[in-house]
Amino acid sequence: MTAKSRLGQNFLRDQAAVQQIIRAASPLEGRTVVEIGPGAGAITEGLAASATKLVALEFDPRLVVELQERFRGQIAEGRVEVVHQDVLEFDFSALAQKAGQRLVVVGNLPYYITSPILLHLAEHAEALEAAVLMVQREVADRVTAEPGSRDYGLLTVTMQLYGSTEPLFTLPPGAFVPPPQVHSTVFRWRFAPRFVELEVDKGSFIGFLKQVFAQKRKTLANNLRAAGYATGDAAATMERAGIKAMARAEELRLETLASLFREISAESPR
Ligand SMILES: C[S@@+](CC[C@H](N)C(=O)[O-])C[C@H]1O[C@@H](n2cnc3c(N)ncnc32)[C@H](O)[C@@H]1O
Repeated sequence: MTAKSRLGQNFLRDQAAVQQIIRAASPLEGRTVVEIGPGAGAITEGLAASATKLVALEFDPRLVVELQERFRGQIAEGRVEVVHQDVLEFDFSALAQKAGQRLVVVGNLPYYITSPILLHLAEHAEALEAAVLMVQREVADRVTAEPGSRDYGLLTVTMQLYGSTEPLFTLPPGAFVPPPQVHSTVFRWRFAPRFVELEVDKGSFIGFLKQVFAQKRKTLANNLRAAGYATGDAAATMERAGIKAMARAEELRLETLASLFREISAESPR
């Protein structure tokens, strides 16, 4: 079967990796699982065997027909559902409500829409328990980066706002057919949105993070001024949040950025 590269079709052929992904998402008994992009079914088979209910979301109609044929028995029993849909349109919250539980998400993602998928999952974070996702290595490095490292930035803190992330393992291009041009990394995201604990309003704080990470080379104080925050004494505000005057946003933990945001909001509520 020819793979459609415009749909990010790189099929996993490494059986050991398939087992590792399923273990990383386990235990699946009693759970409703959503697979993003089941493709030719490499991971689907194992998920269907372990999960109580599997919803497989595939955008390519040709693959949907094949999957429906292959899982006909389990579909008839109501244990598997193959849905022809764009994952970005899928309402995870509605499914979680119907299932009466938070969902487990698994996927070897189509890389051309990795960021939109991560943001879509973040929007439905309250409906999700955990996700085990394969992405290109560079994206996983950014998602799981530590403050002060080259890869730490807006993506890292945005993901952390919705829970914790950990890298699991990396695969070379040869683990896929056809091989992609990049290495791939599987990471786990355990969802636990932190807005209440950090005492920040979701929309305003995300807007603030976009502004402070806007220009990588600028200091935090300069990014704050450019964005119209901390119009008074930015250095004093930063000091109250425990931040050095010349600091850059890329050096600061999410908790510190939240405390700066609270200081700024108390000074000049927007
Ligand atoms: C990297 S492949 C993974 C296939 C399979 N899970 C595997 O590991 O071999 C990505 C899959 O996502 C599907 N896909 C692409 N865009 C999609 C979208 N917007 N919504 C759902 N699935 C999509 C592709 O057709 C493809 O089957």
